[in-house]
Amino acid sequence: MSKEQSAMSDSPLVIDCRQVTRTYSEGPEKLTIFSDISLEVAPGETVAIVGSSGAGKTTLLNLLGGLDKPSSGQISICGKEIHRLSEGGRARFRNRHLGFVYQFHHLLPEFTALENVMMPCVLGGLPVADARKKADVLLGRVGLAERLAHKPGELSGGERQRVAIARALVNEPDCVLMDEPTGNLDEHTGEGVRSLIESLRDQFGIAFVMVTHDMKMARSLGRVLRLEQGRLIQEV
Ligand SMILES: Nc1ncnc2c1ncn2[C@@H]1O[C@H](COP(=O)(O)OP(=O)(O)OP(=O)(O)O)[C@@H](O)[C@H]1O
Repeated sequence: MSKEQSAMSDSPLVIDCRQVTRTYSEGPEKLTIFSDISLEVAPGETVAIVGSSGAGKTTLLNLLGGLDKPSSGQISICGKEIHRLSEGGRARFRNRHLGFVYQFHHLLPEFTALENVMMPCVLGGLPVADARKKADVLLGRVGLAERLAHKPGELSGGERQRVAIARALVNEPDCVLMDEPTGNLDEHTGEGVRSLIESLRDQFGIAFVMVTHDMKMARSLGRVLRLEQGRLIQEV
């Protein structure tokens, strides 16, 4: 059995996080960011993680995306223990199952909006013509049909954010992880992003986990969890 197969479980959850602890060593001291956190996210569910600065929200998101490893505990994404995969296996897994949207976009500046969105498909082995078609459709969906040939430097902040969302969705992920998706946006553009998330969730059953300070968006989309003093607490 391969390493990737042995990491499989038959959980129907998109995210199944059990008793996860993350500590950092600070010389002889151990700094515990959070301990024994558990989180379950079903397909098509939207979960917002809120909490004060330094509470560990980005750390948690990085663990869920396989960008960091837990100090202890188990994290299964789509039935796979992502941190047990090899580095190459994790990269392939992320490309196929996860989409990422960060506040600062991480778009490639020398490529057009269309090329940025095509990239994950091309890296995943899709023929360029098919990748172009998918990217074209998605950019239309996020209202950027007239901006396909613009490079990130020629787009507004809200437009760049929408390109990043289209890029996160192009491989039809099971789950999109978002760090402050509306952080840099004005209220109107932020509302556009919120309704886009809602329609994609309802139409394609994509799960979204987002770190946000935007309580209005968090509450309107679904479950809100607060990370506080190393614990993850459901908001009522
Ligand atoms: N590599 C590291 N080594 C030691 N401590 C770290 C490391 N990375 C992050 N931390 C600490 O972990 C804590 C949580 O950081 P994190 O970025 O997850 O917080 P956050 O809740 O996302 O904060 P913000 O809302 O300000 O972005 C912080 O106190 C930070 O200093």
